[in-house]
Amino acid sequence: MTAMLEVRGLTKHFYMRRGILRRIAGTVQAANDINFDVNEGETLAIVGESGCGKSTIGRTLLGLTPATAGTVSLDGEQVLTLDKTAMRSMRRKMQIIFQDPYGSLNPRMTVAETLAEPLLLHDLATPADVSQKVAELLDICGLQPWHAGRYPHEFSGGQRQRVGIARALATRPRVIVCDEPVSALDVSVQAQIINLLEDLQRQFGIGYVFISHDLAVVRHVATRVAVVYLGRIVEEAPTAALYAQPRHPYTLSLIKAAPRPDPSVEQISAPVQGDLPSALNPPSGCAFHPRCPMAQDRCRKERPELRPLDGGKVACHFAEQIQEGGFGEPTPVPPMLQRRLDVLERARAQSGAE
Ligand SMILES: Nc1ncnc2c1ncn2[C@@H]1O[C@H](COP(=O)(O)OP(=O)(O)OP(=O)(O)O)[C@@H](O)[C@H]1O
Repeated sequence: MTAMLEVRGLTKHFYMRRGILRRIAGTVQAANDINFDVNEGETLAIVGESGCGKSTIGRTLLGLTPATAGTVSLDGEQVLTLDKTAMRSMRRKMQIIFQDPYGSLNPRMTVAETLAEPLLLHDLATPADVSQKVAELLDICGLQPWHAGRYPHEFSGGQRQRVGIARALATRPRVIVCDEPVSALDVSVQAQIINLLEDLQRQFGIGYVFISHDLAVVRHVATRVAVVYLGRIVEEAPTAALYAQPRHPYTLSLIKAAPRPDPSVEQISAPVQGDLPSALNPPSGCAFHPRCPMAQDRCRKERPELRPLDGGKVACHFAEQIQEGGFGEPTPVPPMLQRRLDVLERARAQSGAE
């Protein structure tokens, strides 16, 4: 069966050029051979440290950055090879929301103008009924009728994110790429926005590609999770399975490194050991081996392919041993992450009850 969104072999390399002749001096392998599906009403989360390639994957699959290789299909139609006119109409079905919608909202346009623009551009409203459609969008996204006349700077961060979501929703998208949509918000507002995104998904069957470095948020929103390291998916699994039994050492490290609920309190958990190597010059063999506590000789020489394992996929030579606990006790969700999960859970319940 064809999935709603199919991403196959998606690759994005940035070429660093030098000198008058603009010779290629290096290649940043920001995304390599990325494959995943998203079905109606599903959320695939893409997680990893800063600089691992999450945003590049999101932007490339939407055609906002030209792909080096690979294909993306939506409802069976190829996206990346469309001409400009067809791409504009396809863009209606694939939207993006950002961490700070401020950067993508025109500061000189009222919310009504911001929402009317895509409705009129894509013939989803006429001048006669556009105000009514704008009012419906505001209502669906938990904003008030009088917000229509306000400008972006007059809103709080959470309200501004609602405006960004309303604008994305205006074109009745099939898929929304959510690029760190709640990372800049405090936990109670995060909970409200997560609840809103879930409501919209239930109502309209939208598929989300949810980019985040926050494992507590991802645990709440995702159907499946793809863990990315230096531009490659190293593990993919249904959410509950990934947290209960990570099979890649990088996933294990990320879960252990999850920060505590209150960022004002000094962090006790250690970040993933060592620095992320440069995507300009990735390590040989398994790119994670210089930081991997379980690395063996083979890992330095041979890059592990992403292969199916028990309902998920993993790119580690020793995934089976890790799964069986051969490298120590299986890791339960650490207390710090569990506390953040609980805090978010409570905030969501409270927001839902309001
Ligand atoms: N336009 C560009 N030109 C050259 N290199 C780039 C460009 N955009 C991104 N990169 C590089 O590609 C790699 C992946 O970057 P990307 O922004 O996709 O990561 P990320 O996981 O989204 O990080 P963050 O969470 O900080 O946004 C990085 O090494 C980055 O420096």
